[in-house]
Amino acid sequence: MIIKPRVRGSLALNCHPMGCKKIVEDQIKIAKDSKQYKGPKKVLILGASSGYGLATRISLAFGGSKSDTIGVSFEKEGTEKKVGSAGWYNNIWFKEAAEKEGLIAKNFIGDAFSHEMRKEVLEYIKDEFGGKIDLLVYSVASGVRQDPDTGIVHRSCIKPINEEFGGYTLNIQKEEIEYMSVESATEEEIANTVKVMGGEDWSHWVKTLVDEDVCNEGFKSVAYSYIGGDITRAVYRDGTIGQAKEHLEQTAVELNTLVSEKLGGEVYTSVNRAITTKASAFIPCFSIYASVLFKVMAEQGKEEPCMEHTHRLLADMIYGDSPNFDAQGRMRPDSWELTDEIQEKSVNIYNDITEENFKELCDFKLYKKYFMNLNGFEADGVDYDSDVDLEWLSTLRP
Ligand SMILES: NC(=O)c1ccc[n+]([C@@H]2O[C@H](COP(=O)([O-])OP(=O)(O)OC[C@H]3O[C@@H](n4cnc5c(N)ncnc54)[C@H](O)[C@@H]3O)[C@@H](O)[C@H]2O)c1
Repeated sequence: MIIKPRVRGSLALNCHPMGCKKIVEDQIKIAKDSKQYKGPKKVLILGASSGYGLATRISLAFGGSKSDTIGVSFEKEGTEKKVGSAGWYNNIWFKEAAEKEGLIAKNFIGDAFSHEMRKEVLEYIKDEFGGKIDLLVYSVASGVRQDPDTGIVHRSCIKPINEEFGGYTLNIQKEEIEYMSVESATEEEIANTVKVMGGEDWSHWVKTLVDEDVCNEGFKSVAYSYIGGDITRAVYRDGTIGQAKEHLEQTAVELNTLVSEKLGGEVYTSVNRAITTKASAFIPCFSIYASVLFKVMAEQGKEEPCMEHTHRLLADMIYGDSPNFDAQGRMRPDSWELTDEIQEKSVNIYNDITEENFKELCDFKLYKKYFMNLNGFEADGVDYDSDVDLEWLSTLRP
């Protein structure tokens, strides 16, 4: 089967399994060629199949630590007739590369929010993973969560609070920008978003792991957060998702008390930079902001894609000697994004953007490349005119 990209608006409808392989290999090469660091030996990553979670897993396995990893993700299986999701194949290719180097790379595909998944992972850690872990990374991004105790399904939304918000968003398919306005969220929508993307599930995981005595002394847990600047403030940090991130950050403070007392370890959030991912493509105006940011940061010699950013976070900060904590105890690798100079330049460009000039003013080409790369397209050196053998691919397991 020849696979060509299918995109609707800013939603990718398919992926290229062999392109995904090349992207994973490229990211592994970046980790190997970057500064090597001594990190944890046994790691659990929730949300491990794409974006920040995958970059974290690659950096830990191939960036010097040689970590054994367990990855949990929610992905669509590829069959001999149907292409699966990009994360499905990313899991397969990561595992193949890690096992070649003698590392354990166990994948669990399913709902990280469920008690069943926690139980399965726990049993695996106890029975087959050496009994204890050193690090839990929480990188789940989801629009929906079923509360494992009540069974109620909560849906998150990305809306401003107490105000309306309007701004341009990229339409990748049409290569156009579209003006979107979003109304203020209701109290219920805010509560649901906190329920999905706040710290409750992370807390369940950390408490269960500590209670079940599967964490080594000095155990760490890190969850990813975002703040951003003025352009996205109303719809992101001051909006529903910002409330969820504040809950996540507050949860870190509580969990840190528990983990430092019991294990001499630490728990915190890391506020990462804006990147193109499956999740962030849906945030109104985020894609325009990101493509302005790519241009401004490149001009300053500071453009840092997801893999490089995550590797710096781990090698220099979490396991390095230059941690950059703010007054609230959050790790701040996003400081490069948030300098006054970068933000002022970004705002000036953003304010001048029109439907006619956006391709000149922001780096649309780079945004689109990152977007296509997420699904294995536009990867360097991949022949997109050759047949993809779905039957063979369906015999490979993540
Ligand atoms: N993208 C950005 O610009 C950005 C910036 C800063 C922080 N972050 C944060 O980083 C974290 C990861 O986001 P991302 O952008 O890398 O997202 P992503 O869409 O690339 O990855 C999300 C991951 O979550 C997994 N997942 C979703 N629902 C799941 C479920 N029910 N059970 C198990 N796994 C599930 C997916 O399989 C995938 O592995 C989020 O907390 C996000 O807010 C993102």
